[in-house]
Amino acid sequence: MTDNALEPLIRVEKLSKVFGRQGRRALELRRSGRSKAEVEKQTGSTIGVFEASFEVCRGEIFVIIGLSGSGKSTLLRLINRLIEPTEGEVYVEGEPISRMPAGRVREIRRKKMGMVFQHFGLLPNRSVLENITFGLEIQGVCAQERLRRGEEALEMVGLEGQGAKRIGELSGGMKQRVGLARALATGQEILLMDEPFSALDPLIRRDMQNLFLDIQGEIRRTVVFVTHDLDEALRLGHRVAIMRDGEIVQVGNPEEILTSPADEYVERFIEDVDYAKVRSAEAVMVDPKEVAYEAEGPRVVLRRMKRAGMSSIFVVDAERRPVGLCEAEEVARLLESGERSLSGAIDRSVPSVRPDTPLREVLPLFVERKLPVAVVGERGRLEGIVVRGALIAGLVASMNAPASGSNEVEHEALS
Ligand SMILES: Nc1ncnc2c1ncn2[C@@H]1O[C@H](COP(=O)(O)OP(=O)(O)OP(=O)(O)O)[C@@H](O)[C@H]1O
Repeated sequence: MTDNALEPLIRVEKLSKVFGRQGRRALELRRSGRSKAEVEKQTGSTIGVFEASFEVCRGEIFVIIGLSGSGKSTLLRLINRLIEPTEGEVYVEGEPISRMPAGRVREIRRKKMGMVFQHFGLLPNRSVLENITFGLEIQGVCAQERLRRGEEALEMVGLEGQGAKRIGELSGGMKQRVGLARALATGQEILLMDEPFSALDPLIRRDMQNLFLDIQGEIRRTVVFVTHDLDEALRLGHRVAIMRDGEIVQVGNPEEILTSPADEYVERFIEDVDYAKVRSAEAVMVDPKEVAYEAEGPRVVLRRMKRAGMSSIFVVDAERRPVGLCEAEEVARLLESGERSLSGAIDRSVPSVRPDTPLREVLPLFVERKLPVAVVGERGRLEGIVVRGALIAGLVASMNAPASGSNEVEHEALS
């Protein structure tokens, strides 16, 4: 990993935005402990965002969630300076955006930081392909290259061969696909997405979320995603920031939000997650694609992992009882040093649970260690594993499922 990859791509520092004339005074009053409503009464100015600080890493999906009026859209627009801050700073790759000349900001918006809206802002008189390549046209990309990239993006969103259609001929879901394709074709590293799927009906919305996760798995853009829907936030977000009255009240990954809500407000936010409906580890466990046997050597194990595209593997004994977990890097290290036993690469601290362990107890195991959890059944044998993505998908399903609860759990690896 290079130093570059470790550096956050976006850094937001004590960012505040007040709408109205008395910006500074409003912020002072807020800092002295007045509520947003009191400040508004006294100054006639509205605090949109108050002292927001966070970082977004490369390849991350960072979700901002909150009720209507909590400041999500304002925060998003401060990031690409569609809105000027009252105080604070946004750094993009270390460069402070509020001190950039306007030309440089426009260039960044065009080339580095795209924005996707709820209605995608498609041009009704242009064809699908023309819409998709519109951003490239603005960037001055030549026609041949535009066509190539446009068709590639169409294929990614499952609309191959439909480039000649007019926007007016498309259904709502298809329009969203075109909007997504346009954002992808433009090749911007950062996508700012403002409630892109909110206008869709629930089934199409879920399809779009899945499509988005699939595509993101392949091309790894850095995404800041605004939603007011907890289900969507937990499904999509590597990390989630919860906003209230312009302030960020908690930032954490979905497990942290669900296991340690920062305050009563967040608790109320997540109370729809009904653990009882998904019941137990068994409901969300998946088959480990492959296992390694303790007695096997590093060469065999590494080859198996490479073939299956795995970065870690569960190690079991001859009776198929879990012994621990090996990382591919560790196994490779052993191999290089001429070790013939796998033993030195096994992390033996991996937790295991019984199939009937309630999910409420499984969830905290993910908070500190990001490793999968072994599910052991009869005589301690490995029956399955719980991976983070399946666990969160299971919990999200529990928010919408009828009480009888189906085990319909998507196993897409969010982790
Ligand atoms: N242009 C504006 N002028 C005055 N006040 C504004 C303006 N834009 C936003 N606000 C206020 O700033 C606060 C945050 O609004 P914002 O639109 O960012 O919230 P939001 O969480 O995105 O809401 P929604 O989910 O309804 O879009 C609200 O109190 C809003 O009324």
